[in-house]
Amino acid sequence: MEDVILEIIDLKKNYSSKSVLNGVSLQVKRGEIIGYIGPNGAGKSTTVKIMLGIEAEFSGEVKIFGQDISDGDINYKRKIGYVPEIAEVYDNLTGHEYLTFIGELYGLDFELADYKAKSLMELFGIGEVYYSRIATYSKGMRQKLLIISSLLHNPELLFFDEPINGLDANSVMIFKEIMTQLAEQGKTIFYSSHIMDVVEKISSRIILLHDGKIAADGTFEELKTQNTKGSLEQIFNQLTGFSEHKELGSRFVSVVGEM
Ligand SMILES: Nc1ncnc2c1ncn2[C@@H]1O[C@H](COP(=O)(O)OP(=O)(O)OP(=O)(O)O)[C@@H](O)[C@H]1O
Repeated sequence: MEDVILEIIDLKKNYSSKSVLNGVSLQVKRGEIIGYIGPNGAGKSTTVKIMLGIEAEFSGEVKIFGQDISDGDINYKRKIGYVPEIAEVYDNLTGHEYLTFIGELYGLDFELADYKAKSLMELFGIGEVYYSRIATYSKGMRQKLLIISSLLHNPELLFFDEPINGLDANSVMIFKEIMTQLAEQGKTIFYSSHIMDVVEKISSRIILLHDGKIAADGTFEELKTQNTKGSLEQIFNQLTGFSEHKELGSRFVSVVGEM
């Protein structure tokens, strides 16, 4: 039987009078890579924060590993890895200090955390800055550090919010391979991004959020047959009812030119 790792039933969320999520329901099974997409402000990060227990106020039901996350038991978080869209890291620490600290928080002993952190940094091409302060890292190096810190404890379920922001083309290829192989091992990945060609290639299933509701849910092939054939970018434009990019672009440039 396929395991349901994640289940959301009729999720609703308001920020004061503004409705952000308006009845979202979905089920995710073990080993799926979900590409979670939608326009800016659609509520993608909000959904992820609710599932992680960072946003507590909502209505509806959220179950992770079969457990209702509102029941007060936060142990489910031990089996989750998370790369946030915007992350605070301790800039004054070295990569070595930061990653061993995170590893120990997740219950790894120091030697294992140190060995895994150093090996993963070397494999991701940033081994030479393991003992340097994070403040001296480039944007891509910081992003790789975040990806590594989300994986140190070998989690069952991963939430990646724009994880490849700042990664060079070679590193993106490594990251795609990592995602594919983790999913083949039975890890479940919830992946939110605006980089449509990567979402198109990597996701086993794509969920599009629009106006606080799920506007599409299926494999890329299924979305292509349900819509005008084309790239995921074109399907995204179609499903969100957007076709004014030329007009908006020229109006924007015209205002820039006003003096
Ligand atoms: N703490 C908050 N207080 C008030 N409104 C918020 C808060 N966080 C998010 N919002 C609002 O909720 C809506 C959804 O935001 P969210 O960050 O979930 O969108 P998103 O789909 O992740 O967008 P993006 O693609 O731009 O990252 C937005 O209108 C945003 O302004």
